[in-house]
Amino acid sequence: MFSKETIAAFGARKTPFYFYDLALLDDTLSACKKAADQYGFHVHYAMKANFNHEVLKAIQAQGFGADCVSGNEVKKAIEVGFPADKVVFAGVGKSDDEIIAALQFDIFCFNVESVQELCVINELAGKVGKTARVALRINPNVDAYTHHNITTGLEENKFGINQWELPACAEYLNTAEHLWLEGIHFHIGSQITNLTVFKSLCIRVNEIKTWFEERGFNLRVLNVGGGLGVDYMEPDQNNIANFSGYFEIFNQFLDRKLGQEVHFELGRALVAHCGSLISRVLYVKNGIKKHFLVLDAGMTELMRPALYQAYHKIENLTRGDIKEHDQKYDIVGPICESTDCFGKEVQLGESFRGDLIAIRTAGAYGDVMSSRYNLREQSEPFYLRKS
Ligand SMILES: Cc1ncc(COP(=O)(O)O)c(C=O)c1O
Ligand SMILES: N[C@@H](CCCC[NH3+])C(=O)O
Repeated sequence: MFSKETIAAFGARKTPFYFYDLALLDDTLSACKKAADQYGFHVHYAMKANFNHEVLKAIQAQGFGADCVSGNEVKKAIEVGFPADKVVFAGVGKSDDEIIAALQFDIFCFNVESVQELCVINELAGKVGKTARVALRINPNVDAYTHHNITTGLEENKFGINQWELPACAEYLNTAEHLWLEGIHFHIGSQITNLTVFKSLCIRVNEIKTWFEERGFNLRVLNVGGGLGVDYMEPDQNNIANFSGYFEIFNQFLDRKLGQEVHFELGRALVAHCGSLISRVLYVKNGIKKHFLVLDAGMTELMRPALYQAYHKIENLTRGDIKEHDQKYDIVGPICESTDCFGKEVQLGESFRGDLIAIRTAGAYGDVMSSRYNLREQSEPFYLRKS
């Protein structure tokens, strides 16, 4: 929900642009921190969800760590002020240059996704005279019951080390001179709203952890990844994710020894609700059986609907909260693709050229996934701390 002042502040700004409500971001971060602190859990923010500078600064200021998936993300995290000992470097295909740069930064840990990668990191660490702290990302084969395209913890997915490869990893770790095993890591998918999925994850983590401990490995860290979902349907009623319910599951079902740390990598749940894509209606177009609102924003600014048929709530800010949504529109962008559509048959009050339109819950995997397709311009985001 946007106040009159916020809508007025959008005023004459050139659209489209991303708007970030930094007050809501702060509240979300505090809620997460409070819920995690209750159990002594550590949260690294998954930077891939949004690497906007102001957003990162707010997250760093509240003491979160950073979970990075490229050399540039590691570099950016350090520049923003995340302490190196709270930076994790994950990803299925780290290049040699990226690994060496992360070793030079002395980051906390590499989440390693294959036996082959373990060998490469060991070799490169030896070359630069360092010991690399590593966690093994293990594919637990647990179904996240989320959209097929954003499930990551099934054997058919490219992510993580399969369980049948663990003996080879253990054997290698026993001899590798430049590696230090910090722990084990899992991430089963994103936008998970059925929290019982995390109970299934805990059960699998407990089994795998026991397997390692029985072989004499001391796991200081259990990293269970991210994935907590948000309410895209009702962003105003539920504008802060269910952090307490989420952490409570891990507290209840994850076995941990005294001194063993539990790490999380939340992305979407921290930043989704604070961001909206603000756009204007360019044309109201009548098709044979339907009406189209053609916006000046398209899949180049927000790809999720085109990529995953993702739902985002759409509001006409100029016409306000019209009680009778008496018109149905297909809300589309200007890009030369039929999938460039933000919503079909969206019920909205009658809308006109020039109306301001908000596409809500776009703070995660929004701007970061934008593209220059059709040689589109990239716009500057807009921030408010009070909305
Ligand atoms: C390894 C890893 N960790 C953390 C995340 C963050 O996930 P989410 O934004 O769903 O919390 C992702 C993305 O799904 C990921 O691939
Ligand atoms: N980009 C996806 C999620 C993938 C998360 C990264 N593993 C989304 O928009 O929902």
